[in-house]
Amino acid sequence: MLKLISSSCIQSRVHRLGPGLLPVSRPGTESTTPLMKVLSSLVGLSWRNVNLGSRVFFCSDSSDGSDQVVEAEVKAAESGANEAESKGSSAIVPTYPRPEDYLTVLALPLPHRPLFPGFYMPIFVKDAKLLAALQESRKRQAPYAGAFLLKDEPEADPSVASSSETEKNVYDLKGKELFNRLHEVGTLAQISSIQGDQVILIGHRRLRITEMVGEDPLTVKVDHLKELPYNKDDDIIKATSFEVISTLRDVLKTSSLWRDHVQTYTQHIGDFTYPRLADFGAAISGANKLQCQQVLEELDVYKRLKLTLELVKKEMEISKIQESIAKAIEEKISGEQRRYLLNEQLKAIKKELGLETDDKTALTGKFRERIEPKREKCPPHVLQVIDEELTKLQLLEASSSEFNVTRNYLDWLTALPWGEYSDENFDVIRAQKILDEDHYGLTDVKERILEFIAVGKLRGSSQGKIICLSGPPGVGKTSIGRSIARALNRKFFRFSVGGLADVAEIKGHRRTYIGAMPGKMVQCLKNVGTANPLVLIDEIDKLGRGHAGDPASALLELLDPEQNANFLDHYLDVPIDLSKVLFVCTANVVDMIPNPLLDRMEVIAIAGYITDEKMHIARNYLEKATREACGIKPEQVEVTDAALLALIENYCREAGVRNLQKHVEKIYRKIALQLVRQGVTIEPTVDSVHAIEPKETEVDFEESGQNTAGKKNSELLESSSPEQMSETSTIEVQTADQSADIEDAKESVEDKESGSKKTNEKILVDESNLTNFVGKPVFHAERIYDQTPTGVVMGLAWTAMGGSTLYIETTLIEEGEGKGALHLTGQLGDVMKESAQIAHTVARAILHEKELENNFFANSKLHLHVPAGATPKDGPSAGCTMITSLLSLALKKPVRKDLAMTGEVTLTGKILPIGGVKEKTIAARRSEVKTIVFPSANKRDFDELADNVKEGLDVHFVDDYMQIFNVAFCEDETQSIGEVTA
Ligand SMILES: Nc1ncnc2c1ncn2[C@@H]1O[C@H](COP(=O)(O)OP(=O)(O)OP(=O)(O)O)[C@@H](O)[C@H]1O
Repeated sequence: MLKLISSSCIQSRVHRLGPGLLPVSRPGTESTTPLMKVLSSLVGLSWRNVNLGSRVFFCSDSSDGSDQVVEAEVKAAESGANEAESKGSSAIVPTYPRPEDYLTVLALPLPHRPLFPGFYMPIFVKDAKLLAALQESRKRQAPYAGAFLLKDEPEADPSVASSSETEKNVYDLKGKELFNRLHEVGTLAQISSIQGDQVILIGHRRLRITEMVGEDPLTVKVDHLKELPYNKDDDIIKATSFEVISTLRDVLKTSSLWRDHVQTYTQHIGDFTYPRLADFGAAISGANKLQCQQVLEELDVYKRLKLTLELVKKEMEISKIQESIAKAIEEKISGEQRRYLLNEQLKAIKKELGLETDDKTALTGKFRERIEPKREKCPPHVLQVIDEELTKLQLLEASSSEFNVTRNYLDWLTALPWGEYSDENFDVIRAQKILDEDHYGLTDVKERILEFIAVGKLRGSSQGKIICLSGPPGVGKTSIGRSIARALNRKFFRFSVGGLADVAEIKGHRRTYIGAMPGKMVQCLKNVGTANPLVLIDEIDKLGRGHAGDPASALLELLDPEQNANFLDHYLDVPIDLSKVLFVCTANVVDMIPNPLLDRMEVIAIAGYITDEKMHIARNYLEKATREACGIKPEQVEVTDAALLALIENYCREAGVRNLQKHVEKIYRKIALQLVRQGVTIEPTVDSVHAIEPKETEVDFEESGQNTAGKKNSELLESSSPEQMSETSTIEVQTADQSADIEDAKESVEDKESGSKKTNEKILVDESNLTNFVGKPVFHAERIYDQTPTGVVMGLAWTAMGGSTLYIETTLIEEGEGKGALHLTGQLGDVMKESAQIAHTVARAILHEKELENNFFANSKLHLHVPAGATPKDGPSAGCTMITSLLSLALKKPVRKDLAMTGEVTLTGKILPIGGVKEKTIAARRSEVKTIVFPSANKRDFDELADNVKEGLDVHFVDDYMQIFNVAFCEDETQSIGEVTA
């Protein structure tokens, strides 16, 4: 078999085909025409254009299996194939490397792959001595050496590609060391050319090293190997070789990399010998060096073919994977390209139609349009940021994330109401009217708001303030906030901070975070569109602890008039002026508000409502609003005062009116259902009235008895044919008549409707039928005893839900000399336990004073309990009640009827002030208490209460416990010590 290549195209083949030469034709036996054709196909030129003046190597494989190589100067004329053919063939001067001439050869180490017979391989020889020896041998006309694959270093992983570093070490190997690292079987290689340290080898036949002869350069004795004899017609060998060829063909289909090789080979399949086919398959496969070496070492042709088949099959699999990877990537790229192309087209079309200018330009235009009217009022530092961001937007790629961040930022910046203020109302009378319209009572709050307006009027501008409304649930804190906004003509925004734990809710996230948002205040300003809204911060006492920063401190910055003129939101990053915002906070318990915050607030306490107030609110506000909401007319229903009173006293005993509101709504919902049910049976439906509208000629008016004419007319209209057109005028008249009839019918229906209402009895909600609307009374009486027994006294307590009454009960467990002790129950806190101990001591002292002989406390084991046992209680204000309870037991004398008391006691019996006077008074009234004992220090608080709260109460203000003793155990109820307020 012949191998051919021009030296000038060797370089290009190195890159295109990898190491190796292609056997193309058999010299002597075949014409050189196919040889030249193959040559031209190899170098990518037409046959005539092949540069025949260059050096061409013909590598032949003689029929006996030994390889021969000829080198010739081909001086083919360009005049034609035949001429070239004859010149080409005659120019070949064959030289044969006879085995006996090369029994000792220089050993060339091959680091990467073995060299297969018939293939070409360039190598680099770094060893100067070896290089000199190779040059010398070329000069001596014996340009042959042995090329042997290097074994891997013992520990090296063969699957890992060797780095250039290790390659360097390979070239450093010398003598024995190198000898030991060489594979035994290699190839007799012709040194085709030496350029610098690059040596080009052409493989000829297999060699086996037998022994080392010289060390530097390494020279070895070799045996020349031949394939074992085989039967060319053996079916198995044939079949295997065909399989190799067909696999190569398949590889050819999928992999363009080896297409040139394989195409050439398979076209000239007749030129193959089986061993060479096996070598070819192995040489072009991507198998690793050891697998290739295995093929090289195999002298049995069948086994070699089998090994090669394995390798090319693997190659096939790899090329399939390669194909699928290429396909997937191609699909992805083409999909993206398509989308991009379509998008561009869409943009172009939109632009053409004038629907939209370029995205960025449109956006910039939008933002500029938004900010332009505000430019005058907008602070300069904000304008500067906006302009900078707009410029930045133009430079950013529309698909980048930064673009979106900037766009959102600009959206917020331009949407805020910079310098936009709503016209404030400084009309005190109008404001008062609005406040009274919405809420009954709440004089303190209203007064404070009016003061605020008055100051604003005198100053000519309003100031930012923080008002805190505190009180039990449902007393109207939130709703009065809304009314204040209405009275001041400010926009209203409410946000609840109950459970708020993240500072970012108030101060916003930094823009760098994904999904970053500004804080609530900035959202509020964008929402309301003015820079002076009324912001209601609900449930400020329920502010969360905070897992990222302290929300209370963030609120402080937001609320403090000193700081909030330059409030800095993390997202917005430009200071905003919040000094014109009126903040109203609501809380149930002031004690729970963080102190620095509370310090800056003006607290207005709303204590809760007494029955009278609730009656008023229910009658004039809740009932009215609910009736309107349910679409019921005042004349359709009557809720009596007695019913409302029963509702308040037996169903809704809480401090606020939310529960009352729910009950009123419940009543009205039931009434609405009742009315609708009645309406369905007696009254014409509203739909039937609408159906009388003109055009709808087929309306059935039978019920009113007025529709006969209308119906006839409609029939006439419908049956009008061209022949009947003469009657048109009549029809018109009749149609006019009909509309008159319709009007009559409408009136009649309306009459009937009002008539039915007149006939319908007004729905009456009275005390007697209240249960039909709201069910059985649900109130849990705070009052357990009609007349408190011995050892039981009613105290007054304050809770977040308003005031309440509570009993202190004391009983005797056992009596006996020196057994005096006090056992406490009722979930009492430490302070209350201590005050029970104090009470015990004070009671003992008083008893001693009153009845010298009475050793009750010294000899009695007592049990003091405060119901309800499940509710935790604490505080010192039950001190005086405890003493009274203990004394009542000791003296075996019940306290006077309808008495309640509150006050802290010292060990000497002095009474100290307490809190929540209004709540406690209201609670006492709810429990029908007639006589109350308060500490003298609380007289001022009591005097400030509204008259209707104080009305009818017998109140005693005391400094010392003995005064209480006199009130509680006085025989004659008219005789009492202390001040009485009626
Ligand atoms: N003085 C009043 N006059 C008229 N309506 C009132 C009055 N007080 C409360 N209301 C009504 O009671 C309802 C409950 O009030 P609101 O929701 O404001 O209570 P709140 O004190 O804010 O309760 P919470 O502490 O639970 O938030 C509202 O519909 C409100 O209109």
